[in-house]
Amino acid sequence: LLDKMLHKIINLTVRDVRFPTSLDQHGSDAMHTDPDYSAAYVVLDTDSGLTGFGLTFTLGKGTEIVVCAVEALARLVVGKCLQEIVSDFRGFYRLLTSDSQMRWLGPEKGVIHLATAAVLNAVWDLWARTEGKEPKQLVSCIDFRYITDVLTEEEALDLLVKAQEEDQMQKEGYPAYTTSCAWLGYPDEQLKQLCTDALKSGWTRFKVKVGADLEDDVRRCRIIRQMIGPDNTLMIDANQRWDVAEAISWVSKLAEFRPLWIEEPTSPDDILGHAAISKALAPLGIGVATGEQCQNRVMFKQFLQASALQFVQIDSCRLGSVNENLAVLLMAHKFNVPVCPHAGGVGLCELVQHLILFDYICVSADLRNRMCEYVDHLHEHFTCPVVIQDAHYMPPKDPGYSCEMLESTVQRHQYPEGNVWKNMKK
Ligand SMILES: C[C@H](O)[C@@H](O)[C@@H](O)[C@H](O)C(=O)O
Ligand SMILES: [Mg+2]
Repeated sequence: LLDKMLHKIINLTVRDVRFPTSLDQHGSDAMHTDPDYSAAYVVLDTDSGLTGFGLTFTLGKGTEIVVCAVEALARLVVGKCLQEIVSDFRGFYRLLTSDSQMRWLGPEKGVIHLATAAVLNAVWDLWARTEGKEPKQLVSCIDFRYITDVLTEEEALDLLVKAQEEDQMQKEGYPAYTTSCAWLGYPDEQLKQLCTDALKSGWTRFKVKVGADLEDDVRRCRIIRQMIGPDNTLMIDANQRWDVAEAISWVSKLAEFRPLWIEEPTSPDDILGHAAISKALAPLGIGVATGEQCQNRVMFKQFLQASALQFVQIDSCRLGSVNENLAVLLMAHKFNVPVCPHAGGVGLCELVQHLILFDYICVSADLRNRMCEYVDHLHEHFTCPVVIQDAHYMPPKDPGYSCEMLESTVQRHQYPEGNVWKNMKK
């Protein structure tokens, strides 16, 4: 086994892969009106022939900057053996996040952190392709720096038990909700059609984009609530559109549609603002959800300490890969706040399904108020796409972190030379 684990990383390639989703308004919200779902796509080659695949999710033009950042990190990875990395994964995480010249760009936030996620996701993929891991080993991957005031390594080990048998997940899967019916740029007719289809396929939880125009929001929420009936679940997502007071008054006007949560009501950095919104909306039975642009575990720590969110939305590509997401899962558990991961984008469902299954099996053992986002775009481009059955994520069967793309897809979608882009004025 040790031999197998040596796998020296001899090459890192990163490619700018973009999908023209904005043409059909897929993924559109109150702030991102023309999103082209994209990825900085990383491949790690080893001398043993084993390959690791990782990515981070971005939008369109932003991808080229992330690609540069990944290239800058490559020298810290190439030449290392997998064994060397995972035997001190905490140290390797720090090497990437604390490089004395590059940390000035973050630290642990923004483009450099997205790039870190892409690289580490590929390392996790490589590792997952070689063997199973023990919970204890996983805790040794977490960098506890800056969070020991709420969570120590010893405590983490206590929390991390094998809480649940995997059988239930194998049979029923992990509950999901869909965001695909109600992107902001979809006309009402499309929204109705997609909602009808989703109901037929067994979906019971729906997220609607809001925040650009109150009248539109009222109309769209009314349509959806009428279609899904009183017992199904509705969530709304403003993607950071409002100031604090505006968020409270706007959402109060949508309260009649009984949303479970308002997501990203204001700046993702405004912890006290989210606390104020949480407090104001609690009497209406509406929680606050955020996390897809929460920069790191330290911010999540403070969100939790300040009771500023009622749903933790981890993101497989915004945080520093599995290492940092584990820290957040454990802190959320300690504060008794449910985790409902952000997914969608391109590859995010494929990645985050692993984290939420882990959360259920090893940390929370609880499904109340918990569900994982699902978005029905671009799965066909992956070699092991997610499997959804009756609105549940079915556990992935293939070894690895599930974000290997078809090579033909990468070639066609590579920006700017791929066929998809060559003839498009963008
Ligand atoms: C630009 C993207 O589609 C976002 O709108 C999306 O991630 C969204 O916030 C979500 O919660 O799925
Ligand atoms: Mg969102």
